[in-house]
Amino acid sequence: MQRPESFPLQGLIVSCQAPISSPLHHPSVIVAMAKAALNQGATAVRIDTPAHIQAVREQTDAPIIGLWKRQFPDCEIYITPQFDQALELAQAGADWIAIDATNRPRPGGETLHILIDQIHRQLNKPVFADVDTLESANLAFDAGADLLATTLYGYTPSTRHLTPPGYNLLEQLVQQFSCPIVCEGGISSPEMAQKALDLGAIAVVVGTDITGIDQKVKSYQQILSTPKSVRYAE
Ligand SMILES: CC(=O)N[C@H](C=O)[C@@H](O)[C@H](O)[C@H](O)COP(=O)(O)O
Repeated sequence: MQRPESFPLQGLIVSCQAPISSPLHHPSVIVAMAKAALNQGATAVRIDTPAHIQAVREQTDAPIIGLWKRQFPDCEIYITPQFDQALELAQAGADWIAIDATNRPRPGGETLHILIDQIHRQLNKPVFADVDTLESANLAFDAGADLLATTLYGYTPSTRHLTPPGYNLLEQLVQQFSCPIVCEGGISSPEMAQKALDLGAIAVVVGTDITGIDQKVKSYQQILSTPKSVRYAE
C-alpha cells in the first residue's frame, strides 16, 4: 500500500451524479459540479457513466473514481456489474474503478474474483470496492480489492434495515483490513464527515448532501405541507 500521506484519495471526495431523469444528468452539468468541488478543495470526484467521466477528464487531472450504474434483468447488482463496463470507464479516463463488491450474482455469471483480476491485469487500474457488510468486505479483500468503502451499507437485502452512514461497519473495516477504508453513503454534514475521518476513514465520499438537488428538494417536499391559509400581519 502507498504511504498514507501520498495516497491520492484523502479527506473529502464529492460524488457528482444525477438521476437519469434529471436535467442535471448532462455532461456539462456534471463537469461544472466536479470543477466547483475540486476548486473548493475536494481531493477527488466520483462520476457515473463513461460519457460523464470523459467530459470531466477533459477538464481536470484530479483523481476520478468511475462507476457505471447499469441495470440487468434479474440482477440486484447495478454498480459496474461486469468487466465490459469497467473497460469503458477506464477508456473514458477513470483512475479508479468502483464496483459492487458484494458476492451477489452478476450478469453473465462473472465472479467478483475474476472481475477484480481482469481490472488489475487488463486495465491496470485499482479497484474501489463498494461493500455492505464485513462478510462482503472479507471476500472483496481476499479477491484483491485495493480499497474498501461502506457505500452499500443500507442498500442490500441484508442491510436494508440499517441507515447509512455505516459507522459501525467503518470501524470494523478500519480494525480488520490493511487497505484504505472510505466512508461513503448518508453523510449529510461536515460534522458527520469529520466523525468518519476520526473513526479512521482515509476519505469520505459525499453525494446527495452536496450535489443531489433532486433528492434534496424531494425530501423537503415530503415534509412540507401546503399551507391551509396564509396569514399576513395586520
Ligand atoms: C447506494 C448507491 O447506489 N450509491 C451511489 C454510488 O455511487 C450513489 O447513488 C450515492 O449518491 C453515493 O454513494 C454517495 O452517497 P450519498 O448520496 O448518500 O452521499
